[in-house]
Amino acid sequence: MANKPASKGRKPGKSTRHPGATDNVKGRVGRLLAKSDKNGTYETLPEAETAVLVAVPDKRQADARTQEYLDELEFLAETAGATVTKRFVQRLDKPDIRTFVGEGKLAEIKAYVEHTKASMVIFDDDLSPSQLRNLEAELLVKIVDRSLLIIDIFAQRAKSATAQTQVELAQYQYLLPRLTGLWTHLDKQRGGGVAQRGPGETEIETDRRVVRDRIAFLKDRLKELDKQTTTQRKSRTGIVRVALVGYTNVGKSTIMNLLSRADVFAENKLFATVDSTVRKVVLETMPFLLSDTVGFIRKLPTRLIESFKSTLDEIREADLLVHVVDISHPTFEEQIEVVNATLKDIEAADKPMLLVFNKIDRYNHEPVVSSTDGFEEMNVEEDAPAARPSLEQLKATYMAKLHDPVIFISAQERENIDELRALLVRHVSAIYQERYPSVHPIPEETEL
Ligand SMILES: Nc1nc2c(ncn2[C@@H]2O[C@H](COP(=O)(O)OP(=O)(O)OP(=O)(O)O)[C@@H](O)[C@H]2O)c(=O)[nH]1
Ligand SMILES: [Mg+2]
Repeated sequence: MANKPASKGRKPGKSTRHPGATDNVKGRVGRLLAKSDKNGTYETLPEAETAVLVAVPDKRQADARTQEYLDELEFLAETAGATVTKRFVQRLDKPDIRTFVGEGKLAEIKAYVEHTKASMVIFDDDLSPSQLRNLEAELLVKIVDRSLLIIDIFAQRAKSATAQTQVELAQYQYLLPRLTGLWTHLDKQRGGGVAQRGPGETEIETDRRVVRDRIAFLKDRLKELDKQTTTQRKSRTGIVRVALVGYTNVGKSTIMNLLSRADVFAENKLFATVDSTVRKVVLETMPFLLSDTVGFIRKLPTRLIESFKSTLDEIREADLLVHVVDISHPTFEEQIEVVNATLKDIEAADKPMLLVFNKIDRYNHEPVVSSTDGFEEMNVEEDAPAARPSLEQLKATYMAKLHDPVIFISAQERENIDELRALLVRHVSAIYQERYPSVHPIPEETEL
């Protein structure tokens, strides 16, 4: 199955002048794009691999924060199919230009990898092509950086033609600047001397051209697919469009299923949803379109955002955003910021937005007395186990005051869902009223 073109069944574009040449490129860098699954997309990580994580935080970052970031990286690694056996942290003002970590840390990682036969080392940041090459030559196992890991998960999850094409585009864009580096390394493995020129510049150039051609072909294909969806969207004009947005794994798909009785795949893994789903929802006789979209994450690779343009159009074209937050997550406030920054990046930050704090069933507030956490009035006894605040208490917090309109729910326990529906009805009806003043009067009780 290895090295099968991802474009299975597709007509070759004008760019494929060298039949099989793309496969050839992928074959040479098989380590990066290891195998093709039945959907034709490439997976980097086969099942049951063991991985070592490496983070290089700057000296100011708190330990707890570093561990939270590594928890997320471990979650990503598990989602991709790897089991994490060890975490390495090195505090540096600036990562080492040659090997990302310093010499001593590298030796430590190498000893561990050799001893435990770990199959890959995953870095929480992106590596430059030369860092990737040097690390690979030094550690002799697969080196995966954050971008590659995320692209890989997307590759496993993408189902629709659009999402698959978008992923393949991201894969090739990742590959392009890394071709030379990998070649040099592969030369050495073949026994070629360092001074030897290896397979030759011409061949590298040919491979680069093949990859560039493929990128152009995929972009064309995406334009084609986009035209089809634009036609579909035209038939939807007039109806209000609402998009669920948020960090990955916060419960967007669960809410989608609740509101629309759709059967959208929701699970406790990162990026369960890569394709966007649109459903017509009717609440109190008011129809609107609700779309479930791909989740965001910190350090989301820019090229992935670029290639997922058409999926993100669903958000860009929405009339109202429902920003879902997992309030039980230790870094939920940072997640809100990441989502807001990503919305800004994709030019969707100015839209009306409702903030939905989900998973209140799991929110156990640690009774820390502080003037900024908004819970000082809760009067929790010292040493008492973390208590779950009531809805009233949640509504009185700074989070509620800071983000208006806001609502606290548990999609899983179906808590406060009626209030969520009512809030949606109020906001959607206001949009209709603005659009068609004579047709949809706003109900009297609406305060907008
Ligand atoms: N405890 C609790 N778990 C929830 C709640 N809502 C959703 N979940 C769980 O959280 C996990 C993620 O839910 P999804 O609906 O897949 O989240 P998502 O935002 O669509 O995630 P991605 O598609 O990966 O971005 C699943 O295991 C859900 O069962 C909730 O209110 N409380
Ligand atoms: Mg989802």
